[in-house]
Amino acid sequence: MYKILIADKLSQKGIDLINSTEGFEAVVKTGISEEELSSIIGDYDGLIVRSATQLTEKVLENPGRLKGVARAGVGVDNINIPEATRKGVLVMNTPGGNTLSAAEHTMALMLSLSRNVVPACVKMKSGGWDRKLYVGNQLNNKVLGVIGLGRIGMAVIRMAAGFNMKIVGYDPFSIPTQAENFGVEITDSLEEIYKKADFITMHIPRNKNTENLISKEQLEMMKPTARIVNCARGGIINENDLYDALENNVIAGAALDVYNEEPPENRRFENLDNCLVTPHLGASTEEAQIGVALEAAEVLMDSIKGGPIKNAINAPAVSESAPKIIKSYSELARKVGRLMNVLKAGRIKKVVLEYRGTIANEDVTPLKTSFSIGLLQPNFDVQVNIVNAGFLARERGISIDEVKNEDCTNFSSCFTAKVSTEIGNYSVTGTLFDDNIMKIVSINGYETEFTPAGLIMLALYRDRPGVIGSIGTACGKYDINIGTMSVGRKDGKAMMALSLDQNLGKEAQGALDEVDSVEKYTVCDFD
Ligand SMILES: NC(=O)c1ccc[n+]([C@@H]2O[C@H](COP(=O)([O-])OP(=O)(O)OC[C@H]3O[C@@H](n4cnc5c(N)ncnc54)[C@H](O)[C@@H]3O)[C@@H](O)[C@H]2O)c1
Ligand SMILES: O=C(O)CC[C@@H](O)C(=O)O
Repeated sequence: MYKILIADKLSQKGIDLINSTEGFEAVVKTGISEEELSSIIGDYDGLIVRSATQLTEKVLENPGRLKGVARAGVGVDNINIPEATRKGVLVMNTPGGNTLSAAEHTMALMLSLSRNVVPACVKMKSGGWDRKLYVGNQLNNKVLGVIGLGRIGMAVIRMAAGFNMKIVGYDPFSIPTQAENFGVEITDSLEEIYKKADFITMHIPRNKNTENLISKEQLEMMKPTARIVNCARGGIINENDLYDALENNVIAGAALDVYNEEPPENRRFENLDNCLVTPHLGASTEEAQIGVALEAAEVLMDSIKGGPIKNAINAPAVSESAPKIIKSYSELARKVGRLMNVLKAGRIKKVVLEYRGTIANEDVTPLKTSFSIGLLQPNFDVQVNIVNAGFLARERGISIDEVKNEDCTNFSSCFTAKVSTEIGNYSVTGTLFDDNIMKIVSINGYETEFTPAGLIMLALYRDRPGVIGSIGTACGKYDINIGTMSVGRKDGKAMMALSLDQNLGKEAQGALDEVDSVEKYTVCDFD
């Protein structure tokens, strides 16, 4: 008998499905401590969680017979994915099941905010009757800024279009055709959204790139009448800065469904008249909970029985039996994808991958997957892997062509990615020295030579005396230690690649901004 532990509140329909499936038994134990969970987890073949249970390194320390974890929902930020992968525990989620509920909750918050529904109700229930105090605003004709045009973002757009809102959308991987059908103006500038929008809503994962995406500086760009809704994840808006902005009427209002810490220990937002709070209710509808519970039960039982694996988050990209050269180039392709993610500007239209030299004779399928993982992963909170990489790229309108050529002038093999966006063309070439040392040897036609590891700063500048020294001085002044340096030159310009021991802080960036002749610089974190 396979035993499945249900560690968070799950719709009875999902539990019944497990118990009515031959060979499976569901055991419900909600609200248990980290200690208890880590001591019993190894007795179960599968586990279903929502967002409350934290699958920490400690919980996953001794997984025993645990084969898979299903997250009844989208975000997997409560699961230590690298640890689960390390321990061979498959993690799956149920994307899509709660999309409409999260979008409807976003609309509910937006409407409640603009029409003062909650304070007016509280006032009336306490015996009051004030019609002047609660005059609101229509959504009609207002500008709605949508950050993140994935499943929920697009569902919000469909609903907001019905309210005749003017929508401005931002997403580095958006699907322009769908968005255009709803009259969405696509922008590449978040600043434009902050300055223009009457309402701002975000539907993006919380990760290294999106934490504190909206802080004091961005809040101060917004209209004093702007209202902001966060139904995605706490921490995408800096809570301290938002609190100050609301208290000082820098913006008109906010509605929060998600928090840095849940439940929040500091309950300060509840005391602000211009802030509406709900306790992470985006997915809390009967319909969504039934949908995600059934899907979680199905994908988990299928995987335990050895059936098809669906919605896998951490399946490996390259099989153990792949040739060594493919395993090594696969890792390089992921790093090239990572670098391309920070290098390119604008939405990607086309990708061409070139395999030259000996690797052209091999099955290079894993390289395409690995490149896609490197390119896409920074923008997703689900793990991009062999199962979903191609699908996610296609869903975002990214076509990937491949070219094989046995000729390779300077190396035995090399891998090149060429990316076209609506703004420009970008290329990165990497190779392996001695078949195992990864090197990036060319960026946008500039020769380079660096290992894609740790923090690498790339600076493009007009090639004239003193610039290298000025960049070094700017870094040194703010204690940024430089490890290695390479410089490539072309057409009166130069590209410098520096490995850094620490990331650039605001002050170091300010100093670099002052260096005359530097046209652009960017830092890529390869770890
Ligand atoms: N409040 C709730 O109860 C609730 C319910 C469901 C989902 N969520 C959260 O909502 C978020 C979105 O869910 P989804 O199903 O739409 O996911 P999705 O993967 O379909 O869409 C996410 C989109 O964000 C985009 N993106 C990533 N980084 C970005 C950035 N820096 N700037 C702009 N766009 C960026 C991606 O390209 C993608 O299109 C998830 O993080 C999830 O955790 C919350
Ligand atoms: O489980 C929930 O209720 C929240 C789920 C939601 O935040 C998600 O990411 O799917």
